[in-house]
Amino acid sequence: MKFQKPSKIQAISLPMILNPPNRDLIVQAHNGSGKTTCFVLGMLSRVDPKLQAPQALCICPTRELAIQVMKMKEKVKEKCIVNGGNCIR
Ligand SMILES: Nc1ncnc2c1ncn2[C@@H]1O[C@H](COP(=O)(O)OP(=O)(O)OP(=O)(O)O)[C@@H](O)[C@H]1O
Repeated sequence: MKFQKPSKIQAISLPMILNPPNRDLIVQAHNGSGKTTCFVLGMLSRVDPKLQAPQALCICPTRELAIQVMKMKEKVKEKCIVNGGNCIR
């Protein structure tokens, strides 16, 4: 993925997403600012690869967005030592 540094929204939200106390979070930022990367990282960071069962649910308002999130999940997963999620049709 060759990211040099986090985007502004990632720098602000990732510490809250990845660290306890893991509270609910609403994030708003411009298109393409890195929001999907943030919540995909958050989801994958909490997946137990040994547990072969659904552990995260991402609800998207359109099929296109669901596909976009799925692609990002695959990209991020390649760089993480986790085995997260399958696409639910
Ligand atoms: N820190 C970063 N450095 C460089 N590129 C990044 C970084 N974070 C994300 N990207 C890239 O920027 C693009 C947009 O990222 P992402 O899909 O996470 O943004 P988004 O805010 O969710 O977009 P949208 O609002 O369109 O859904 C992707 O190609 C992603 O790989």
